[in-house]
Amino acid sequence: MSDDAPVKADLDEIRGLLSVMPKADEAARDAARAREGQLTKPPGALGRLETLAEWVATWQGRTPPRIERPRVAVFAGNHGVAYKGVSAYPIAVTAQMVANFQAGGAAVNQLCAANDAELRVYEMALDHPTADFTDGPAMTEEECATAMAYGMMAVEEGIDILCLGEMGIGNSTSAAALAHALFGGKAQDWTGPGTGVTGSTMELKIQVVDEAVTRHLPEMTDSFDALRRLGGHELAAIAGAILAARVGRVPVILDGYACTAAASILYRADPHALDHCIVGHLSAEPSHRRLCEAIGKQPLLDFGMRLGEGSGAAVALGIVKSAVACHSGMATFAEAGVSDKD
Ligand SMILES: Cc1cc2ncn([C@H]3O[C@H](COP(=O)(O)O)[C@@H](O)[C@H]3O)c2cc1C
Ligand SMILES: O=C(O)c1cccnc1
Repeated sequence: MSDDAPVKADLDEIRGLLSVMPKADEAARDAARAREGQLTKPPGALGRLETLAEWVATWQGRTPPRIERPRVAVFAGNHGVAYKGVSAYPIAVTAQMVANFQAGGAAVNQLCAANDAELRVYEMALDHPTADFTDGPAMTEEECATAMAYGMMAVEEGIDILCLGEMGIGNSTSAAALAHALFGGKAQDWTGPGTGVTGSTMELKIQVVDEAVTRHLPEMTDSFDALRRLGGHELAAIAGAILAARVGRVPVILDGYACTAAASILYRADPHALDHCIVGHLSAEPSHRRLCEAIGKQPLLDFGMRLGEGSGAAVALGIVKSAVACHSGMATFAEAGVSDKD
């Protein structure tokens, strides 16, 4: 999103997409299930790989499913709340990491290369951080809608699975505030170390989350309004990308805490809005477990990662590709001339 972004979007129009979301393709799911039963292995022997392949078929709406053009989309934005000193790193790191992504030096670059995925980095007006949400809403309605619409552009024709990630110093505070506003509890239930804050900085972070939610909750109209008040450009873009992927029949792999918090605004608007998404990994950010439980998702991997930038989703992609390769490439008992039981 450049400073003079051409997209002018309306939040109500985006809310309206919830009512036109395609449902699960049951025919594709049934066909995948039937095929799974004919493949040269005892039934269920590939465990969760089988349900993953079925999930891809269901949301691509085709059997066998294919993963030929996976994309990892990383959205980068800056947060006014970061000036409160809630991150272990300075705000300049967001732009520096974008340069690192562009030069190929970040973790997510290596994970995309290792898993044959295309990496797209979307830089969102880094010189214009969102407003500090302890003073007022982080974004105007138009700004939030524009960021969501920008995120939708990551879903291009031909992309067959989308991994989502974010880069934004301070965004674990924004994620915590969103989760707290959406799911209640106490600020400390949702606030974690992020890049590694401890001691008095952690106390400050909890206080910031508490104050922000206390301030905004009475006026909050719905979860999209929560995103506008407490989110950030990159988190709004993630929510937009998830909606566009649903409309375009593209399954989505979510990343860690920040990414899941952005997705959760859609879950709060419609509990079926994330049916085409999996959570790629359980972040070591402690509140991620609670958040995944709140949206009814079991993360695929638990590798103790706590990086963000789409890294956990990119690792999970490798597993999902393995699932689809087995489902689509294996011979059936009949094709291979292998005797089925009885
Ligand atoms: C070098 C570096 C690379 C990163 N890649 C992702 N993040 C992650 O850390 C940030 C969130 O943590 P907090 O809220 O504590 O700032 C996000 O940018 C996230 O993607 C990074 C952070 C750093 C420092
Ligand atoms: O899980 C995440 O998304 C995360 C955790 C720590 C720092 N940044 C992101």
